[in-house]
Amino acid sequence: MLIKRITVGEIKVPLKVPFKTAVRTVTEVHDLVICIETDTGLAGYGEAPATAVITGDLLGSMRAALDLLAPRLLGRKLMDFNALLLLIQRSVIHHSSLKAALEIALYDLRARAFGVPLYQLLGGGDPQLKTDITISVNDLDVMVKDALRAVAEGFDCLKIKVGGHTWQDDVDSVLAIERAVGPHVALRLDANQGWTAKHAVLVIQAIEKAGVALELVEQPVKADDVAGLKFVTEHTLTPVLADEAVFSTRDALHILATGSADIVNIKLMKTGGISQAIEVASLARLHQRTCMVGCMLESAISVTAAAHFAVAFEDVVSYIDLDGPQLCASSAVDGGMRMNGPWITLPDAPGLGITAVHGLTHIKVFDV
Ligand SMILES: C[C@H](N)C(=O)N[C@@H](CCC(=O)O)C(=O)O
Ligand SMILES: [Mg+2]
Repeated sequence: MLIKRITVGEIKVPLKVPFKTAVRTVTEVHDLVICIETDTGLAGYGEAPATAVITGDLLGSMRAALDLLAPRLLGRKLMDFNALLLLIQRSVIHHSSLKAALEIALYDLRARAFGVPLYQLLGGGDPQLKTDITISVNDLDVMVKDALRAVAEGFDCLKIKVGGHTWQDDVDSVLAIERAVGPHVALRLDANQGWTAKHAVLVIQAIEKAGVALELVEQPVKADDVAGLKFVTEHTLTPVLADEAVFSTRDALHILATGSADIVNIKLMKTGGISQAIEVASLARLHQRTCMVGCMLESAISVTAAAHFAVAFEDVVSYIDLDGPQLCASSAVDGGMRMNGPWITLPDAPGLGITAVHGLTHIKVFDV
């Protein structure tokens, strides 16, 4: 079975409300979509967001890197799978989101070739997951309204974006949301690098002293401030989750071995795909820690892949943040993960279970 054609295009999907974090505001998903086809008529899909401020990936830079990679993949045997993964990982440094999209398409194809859903190819598991939902950083009354709407839709875990205002505003927003939704809704905070280590400790301790038990706090400090991350982990009771601080297995090893965070957020767009995500999950298992499986602002192709991964590694994945498609006002995809409030169910179809992607623009085809 040979790789015969690689098609790249772009999708745009509007969001229900603007997505606002400490580092960016966006109103739509605008992602690269890759389709890899074999000479036997199989097609596998992948997706990559241009999260420049986190991964450094832009639509143009990913397309330029694909110009290099696609010709090297064409004509190769799909079943030389590990060699293909190495080729993707080693042909270019960085470009983690493009690598993820290519790997996802190849894993999709491999599972389709074996006639099984991807999570079964990866080891099996229960194909149902429960995700949190993101509450963007905004004025307090907007955040409370968004939180109440999410709870009314069935979500019992909120990921509240902080770090974009003063530390006192952050404390006030979190306490107001907790008062509004009640103690049975789990609260996660994500500062997206928006605090210094000392500010993070100040905010988290103020919330702890107010009697609000946070489930976790994600990436309180700058991505490269590992000493700051460790300071926060050591000076608060709330579990600390490393997100932007952990892309590669090397990053994960350092964070886990030094106890700089309690939990690691695995995103396919940071690891460069499924093969390295497996390595990070294995490292976490080795260090007797757990992981979150998260997403960037992505639509249903790559989030479906992340859900398949999370299902297969459920022993080490305790937290799910796969709300990308939930934040979208519509879908460009047929098949793939089904969503019902916080519940994600994976189809019993081969591969990712995606049958079509609509509205592709800027299409380019690489052929043998
Ligand atoms: C969408 C998800 N819940 C999330 O918050 N992901 C990122 C930010 C993604 C982005 O800016 O595209 C995170 O920091 O966890
Ligand atoms: Mg995060």
